[in-house]
Amino acid sequence: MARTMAEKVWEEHVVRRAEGEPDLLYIDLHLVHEVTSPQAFEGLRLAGRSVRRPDLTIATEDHNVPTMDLLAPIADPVSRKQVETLRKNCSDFGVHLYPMGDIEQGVVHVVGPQLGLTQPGMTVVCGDSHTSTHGAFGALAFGIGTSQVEHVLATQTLPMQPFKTMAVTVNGRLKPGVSAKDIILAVIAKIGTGGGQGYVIEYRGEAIEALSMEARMTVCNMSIEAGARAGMIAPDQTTFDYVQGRPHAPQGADFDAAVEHWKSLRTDEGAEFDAEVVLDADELSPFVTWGTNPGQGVPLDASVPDPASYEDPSARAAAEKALAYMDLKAGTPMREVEVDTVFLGSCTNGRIEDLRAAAEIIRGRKVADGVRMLVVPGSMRVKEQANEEGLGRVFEEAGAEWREAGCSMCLGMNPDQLKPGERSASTSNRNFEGRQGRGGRTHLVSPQVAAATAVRGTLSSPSDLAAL
Ligand SMILES: CC(C)[C@H](C(=O)O)[C@@H](O)C(=O)O
Ligand code: SF4
Repeated sequence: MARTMAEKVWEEHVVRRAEGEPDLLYIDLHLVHEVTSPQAFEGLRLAGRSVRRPDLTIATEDHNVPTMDLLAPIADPVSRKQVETLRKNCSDFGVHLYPMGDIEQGVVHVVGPQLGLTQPGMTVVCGDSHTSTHGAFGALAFGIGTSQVEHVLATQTLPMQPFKTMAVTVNGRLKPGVSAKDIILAVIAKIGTGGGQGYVIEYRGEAIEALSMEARMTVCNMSIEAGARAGMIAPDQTTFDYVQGRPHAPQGADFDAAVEHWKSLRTDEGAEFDAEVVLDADELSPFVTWGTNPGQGVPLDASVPDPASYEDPSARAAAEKALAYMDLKAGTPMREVEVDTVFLGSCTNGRIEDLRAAAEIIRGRKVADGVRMLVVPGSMRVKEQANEEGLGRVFEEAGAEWREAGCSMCLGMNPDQLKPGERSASTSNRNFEGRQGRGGRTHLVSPQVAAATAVRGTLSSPSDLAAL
């Protein structure tokens, strides 16, 4: 029977199947960070267990790390404790850790792909919802909870509930200045933050195939914001070229053999999806959010929507509440919304291509008066590469702050936070109330829009800069 890619990868990993029970899957790669692992390691300790496959487990410090003055002790006691606990756990259980200051340290979902740990056809898990990022390689990648982290540490397997499949087909070609971030914001605005619930989404179509690996990661990263279990993209030459030569990628004949297998993972002709969504890339333009969930977005050319225009009473109530929190008036053109902070970074848009795209726009220009721009590379490796390419200097000369790697203002577990009432344009993936700091207001945008917004001080696209 014709099968989807997700079904194929799943089947290859079933180690136990029994009537009325979830399948037990083998896990190829387990990524670990300091926030969701402490109780899991403690559970092992209490049960006198070891980590079953330390060689398939990799840890990094990301959420709590400061992005400046790395040599100073972490000031916040909770953050410091989480980082210290991870260090002790990794040392006690023999798990390799990339600590602050290490060239491979960074946001867990940037580190895995960059090292070639993430490969097509794998099962990848992490105690983190944005594990969906790794699906960009044609891996089945799930965010898991802390008790599941413990299960995987102890057994390298995980019982998994069955899933449904959804195809999101993006036909056509993106216009210049429109990016992967705009695709995924448009998808979520279309299907809603619950639209993907229970599904593994496969993104396909001409516009998806044309995306670079890093852009594909941006798309898959936000699958979880549509409520999906995971997101995937079929591996192709773009994928193979990206993986080849990375430190953990198979080498020589092993690589060739792997590619042969990876090619077989594509969804079969005639395979049926439980749901299908179609979008036209030609019709997309830069997208921005106006509300407090990632589905509350509109094209930048549009205005803040009127809650009264929603027929569904709960959507109307949610819009009213969001506008009150965001301090926005219905009918205000999105382009007139002023920000005081721009955040370029996160596992959604903190990779080298994102920094290049933003630097190209900001080069030779200045961050607007009264605007603070934070540029936070997704990993120290990304920072190094950006410096080699002169991008760090471009940001600094424009007046932006060029920081060290970490999650940073994506969720403000470190000192990089919005103050109450402050408003940001942010390349991250969540605009929930208080996400970037208590009382802070977040507009999700692409790196291109972030850069143009930093220059103009109001939500802007690169085309708005031509006149400057
Ligand atoms: C802290 C962590 C559990 C959380 C997640 O699961 O996504 C964080 O990474 C986030 O983006 O909100
Ligand atoms: S960068 Fe943001 S979304 Fe990604 S793992 Fe860190 S906090 Fe979560």
